Amino acid sequence: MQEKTYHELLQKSGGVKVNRCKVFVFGMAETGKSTFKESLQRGLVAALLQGLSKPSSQEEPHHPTPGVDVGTFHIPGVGEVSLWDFAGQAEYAVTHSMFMDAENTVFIVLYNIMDDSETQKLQVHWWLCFIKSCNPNRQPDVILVASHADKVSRDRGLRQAAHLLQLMTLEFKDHLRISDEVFLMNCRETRTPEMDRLKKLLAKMKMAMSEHQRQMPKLCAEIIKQLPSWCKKKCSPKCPVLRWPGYVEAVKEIDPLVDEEFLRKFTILLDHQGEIIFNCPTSSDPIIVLKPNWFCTDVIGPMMAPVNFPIPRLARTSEGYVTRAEIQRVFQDVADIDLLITLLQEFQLCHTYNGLEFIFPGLLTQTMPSDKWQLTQEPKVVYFGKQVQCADSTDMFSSGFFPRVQTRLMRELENHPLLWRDGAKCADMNVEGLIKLSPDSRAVNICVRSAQGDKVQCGKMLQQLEIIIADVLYDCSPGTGTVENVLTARALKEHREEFYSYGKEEISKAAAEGGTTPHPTLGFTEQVSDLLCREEEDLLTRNRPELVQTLRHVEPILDHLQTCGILTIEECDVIRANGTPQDRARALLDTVGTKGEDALQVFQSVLREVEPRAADLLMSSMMSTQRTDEPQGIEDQLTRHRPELVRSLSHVEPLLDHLQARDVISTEESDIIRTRSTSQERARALLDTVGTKGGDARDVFSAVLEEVNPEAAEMMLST
Ligand SMILES: Nc1nc2c(ncn2[C@@H]2O[C@H](COP(=O)(O)OP(=O)(O)OP(=O)(O)O)[C@@H](O)[C@H]2O)c(=O)[nH]1
Repeated sequence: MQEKTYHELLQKSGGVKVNRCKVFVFGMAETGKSTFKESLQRGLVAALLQGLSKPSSQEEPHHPTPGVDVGTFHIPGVGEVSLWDFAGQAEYAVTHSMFMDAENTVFIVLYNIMDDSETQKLQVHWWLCFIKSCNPNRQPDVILVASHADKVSRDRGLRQAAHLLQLMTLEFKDHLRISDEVFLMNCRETRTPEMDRLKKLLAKMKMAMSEHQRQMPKLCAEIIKQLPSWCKKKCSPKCPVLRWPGYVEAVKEIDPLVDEEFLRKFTILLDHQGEIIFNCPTSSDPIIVLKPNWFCTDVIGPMMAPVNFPIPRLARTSEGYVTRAEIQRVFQDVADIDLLITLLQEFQLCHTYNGLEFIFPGLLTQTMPSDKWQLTQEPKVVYFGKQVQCADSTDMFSSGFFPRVQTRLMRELENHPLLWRDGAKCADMNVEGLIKLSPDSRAVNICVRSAQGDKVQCGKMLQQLEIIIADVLYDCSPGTGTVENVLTARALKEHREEFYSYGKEEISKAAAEGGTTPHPTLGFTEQVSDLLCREEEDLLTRNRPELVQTLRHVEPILDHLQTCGILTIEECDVIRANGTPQDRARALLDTVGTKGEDALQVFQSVLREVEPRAADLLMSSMMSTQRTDEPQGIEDQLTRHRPELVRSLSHVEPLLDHLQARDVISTEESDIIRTRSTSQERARALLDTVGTKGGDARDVFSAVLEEVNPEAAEMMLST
């Protein structure tokens, strides 16, 4: 949340100090998470009694955790924490993604030291990638804990655990703050030196967090106090859920003058703290789940339960649907069915076309049969495709990503798509589209074809699918680094087993040097014009996720665009009617996107005035589009990487000194730059000034940057 908003909230309500953090416990099934969690909470007396009542060597029966078990506990030596125990079965990972983006959280990853070392490595690596995919720019605290210490020789176990820790720390050092302490423990025991050491570390991390933690507005503290009584008095007995009007009414009993806009912001804060779950659907009132554990265990537990799990689970028809009657059967004791169905749809976990049969993409098990996308003999057929690929070994698409893409396809495409666990097929007019996950789930391939050779319609569908993927990636896997490739049209046409691609770089280079590109492994050469169905990529799609995030307040932009005659009053109203800032931003971009080149220019200048960061993003899109046929100079690099440069040039002072000393900029120019009030504005002014200078001056700028801010220099020089 932006500082300014936070400040407003505090002023409005007064603040109280928060002394609580969240602890998430992850690990594959039966690694010992629930056992560990119990031992962690156990007080001295209970621990002594446990020691007396049964020897620690005695095996306990395994009770698998359904979904996520959430609760607030007092951990001796640590204090109050909100503890989240995430089920280890792969089926549940789809819904885990919903909660993994977490502030003020310590992530504990548990693994079993009895597993062979390759299994341990794969499991821990998978969880770390998952954590990273949901937590960009945060470097969350992570602790690795090896369980079943009592089953291995201590020396060997410690050596193994230390080795694994070293490997993971090296690989994830830029993304996660993995503690350098090795923990190898018998999770069933509380009074051990390892458990004491772990608690000390948790206490230290909690303390460090609380120092940085901002105060919580008083009204939030009051709402937390009231939650149990609201569950009893204000909700239906089976569903601790309130829709927005009921919630506002309840809060007005605490503060009759509460402003709804502020209340929304307070409620987002409560969601971040794990006190409630707050969902703002686009088409209806927000929903507030007052007891996260009800949703995480009672709902998600049966909903995603694997086969043979000892709880009721949703049976599916042979087509993979879940019927309304089946939902009724499984959930009748824990939820009101209508409300539950609304909730699941609003959380984008399922979709229905007729109100009777529901498709839960996260439950699909069948892979796409090969006969669903077959070779065609049509002489005019054209194929185009893009690929979004994980960039680094630490990247993965979070488990919720692909099912969410499928829900969006069902909601947004006019014709019903066909869905499988690893693919989706859609059709519109004379074009067919295919979205296919690679077998290792590290790439999404998007392919469109038209038997009639309709390049324009192919372009439209490809763009629509790309937008959905970019939006979902940003919403539920924002920490995943990706690269975009262009699929080879010829390999698509030949229906090869695998997808083959060119890097964007290769395509740009080929476009600049004659328009053909040889494929590095397939041995043929293709025309660039046969690979791209849109001559000029839509500028508004390129940096769309970032633009959506930046355009938080569309109101002033709408005013300007209306005044300039770009948007009508009706269009502005339709944009305003969207429920969340992101959806308003998306609607704005979509509408402006239909208005043509001149409107885009006006939009760019309006943004320059009211939302300079968004204007930077748009500008960098334009530059990267032009990149294909222009030689790359430093001016291009200054513009193309402008948003990143503006962000990393937070201290222009040393740069100004160097540039002045080398006569690149004058004292007056430096002074003008210094007068700008924010660090971003100073950075922008500096880039603008250097941009007006000749090539030599810009070379000096590049050299100076390398000296005083190597990170920014590297960014600028990267393509
Ligand atoms: N000997 C020994 N047994 C353990 C240890 N930790 C857990 N167990 C046993 O391993 C089994 C699985 O433990 P749980 O804590 O239920 O595992 P979990 O990770 O919560 O499993 P899910 O809920 O299915 O994801 C139980 O029988 C525990 O008693 C340990 O450190 N040593």
